[in-house]
Amino acid sequence: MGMSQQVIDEVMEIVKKRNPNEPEFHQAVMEVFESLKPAIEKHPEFVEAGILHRIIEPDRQVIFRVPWVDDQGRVQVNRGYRVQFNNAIGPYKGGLRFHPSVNLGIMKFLAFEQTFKNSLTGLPIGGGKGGSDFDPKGKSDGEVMRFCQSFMTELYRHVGADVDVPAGDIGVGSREIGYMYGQYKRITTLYNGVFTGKGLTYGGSLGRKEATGYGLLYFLEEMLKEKGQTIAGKTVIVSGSGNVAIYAVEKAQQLGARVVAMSDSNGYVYDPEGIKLNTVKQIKEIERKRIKAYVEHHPSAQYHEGSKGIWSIKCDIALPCATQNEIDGESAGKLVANGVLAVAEGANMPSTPEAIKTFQDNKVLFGPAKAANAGGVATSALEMSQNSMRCSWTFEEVDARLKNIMVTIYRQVSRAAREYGCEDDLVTGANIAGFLKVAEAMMAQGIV
Ligand SMILES: NC(=O)C1=CN([C@@H]2O[C@H](COP(=O)(O)OP(=O)(O)OC[C@H]3O[C@@H](n4cnc5c(N)ncnc54)[C@H](OP(=O)(O)O)[C@@H]3O)[C@@H](O)[C@H]2O)C=CC1
Ligand SMILES: O=C(O)CCC(=O)C(=O)O
Repeated sequence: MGMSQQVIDEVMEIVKKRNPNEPEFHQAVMEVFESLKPAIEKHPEFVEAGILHRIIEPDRQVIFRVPWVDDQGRVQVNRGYRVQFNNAIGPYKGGLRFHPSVNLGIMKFLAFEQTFKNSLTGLPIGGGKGGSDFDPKGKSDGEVMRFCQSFMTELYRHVGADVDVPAGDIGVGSREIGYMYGQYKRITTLYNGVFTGKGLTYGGSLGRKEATGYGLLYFLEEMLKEKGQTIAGKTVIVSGSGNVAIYAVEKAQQLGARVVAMSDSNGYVYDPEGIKLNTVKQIKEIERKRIKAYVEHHPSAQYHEGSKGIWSIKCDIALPCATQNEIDGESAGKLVANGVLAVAEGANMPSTPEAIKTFQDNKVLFGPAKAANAGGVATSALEMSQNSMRCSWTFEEVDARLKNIMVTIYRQVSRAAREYGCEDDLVTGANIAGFLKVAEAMMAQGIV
């Protein structure tokens, strides 16, 4: 057994022993470490300096009680988290997720992934993630506000514009960020860039709302270009109907694709004539209803219960933009059997290891999340820059920078894949390129 495999096995054993019952965290670490073999062989100094043992242990994990009072006057208690994983290359940066499925393992997998994603952006941001098992669905604005204020009353002491800068993720959009920012300001008296994804009237950046979805399409465009293909004329399916999904559909349509399906956690809509995005925006961004309501506006479309069925629809391009492990081996097999050409991940870790293997074995072009969805956090870093400079760029300026960042990430990842002997394997390329920068920064800063 090679030296690199031995270290990987040792580190994975530690990860499993020290973090029991956290399968998503194990999965995320395993995927990165499996890719790192050639990089470790080339850099034995990283092993000697304990980089691999240090990089799997978060700098800090904060867990706290979040009490709040609902509209009936009853006391509710949720659990809040912030995992500050690694700040070798900049202040911790990453979203907050409010969803009933949130637990420490999910926070850790997301914060671990974020560390390497943020490294790929080329911008000075470290990795963190947080959230709560609070479910904003069905709650009144008043309840969401009281929850956010309580959450921030603890979180404020752990974050800061140069320390840790949260943003949105599942269940956290502009409404939640507004309430949290307001409470942070009230407690600290500071008016600074402690959050990104802020509203445009109080320091937000034009283009941040669109950035993850648009960035995904810019990355996909580069992936296809390399193979002499374009997005125009392709049939696309997009899972989810939240922030990432909506703006992925918008850019796909602008680039001439026909998007025929979207979903939420209850089911999916299939509209063979092409999804009417204004209807989806109205249902999801304004009315906060289920995707099922789409067929009330467009009777030619069909609604099907169960979100997984979306992967049975024939398409050229699949963009998972909902949540982790939403494409399993079986769903990947269906996409392949239907002739899918490319898959690019808008969500974090949406494909299981079996699904990734199925895509790779069948030569499907595959854009891994760390690289393909990095446009959101990259634009958050642009928001931080604008806040520091006390200025605001135009939408066109931000969008042009985003596009440039996504093209650069694609080139960096595909070059790393080539250099380390895995041509076209963007999973390996992204993991190695993301890791090397963090590892080098850790080496330079000593044993900390
Ligand atoms: N926002 C951002 O900038 C970035 C987000 N991401 C990732 O993209 C994904 C989507 O995030 P975002 O669009 O911001 O979140 P939103 O809350 O705006 O939307 C999430 C969408 O995914 C669906 N969904 C959530 N959980 C599940 C589940 N367990 N099963 C099926 N569907 C589910 C939701 O359906 P329902 O309404 O029924 O819950 C909703 O349609 C996440 O993986 C996130 O980590 C990655 C990079 C940046
Ligand atoms: O914009 C950010 O800081 C975080 C975005 C995010 O949550 C992600 O990249 O997964």
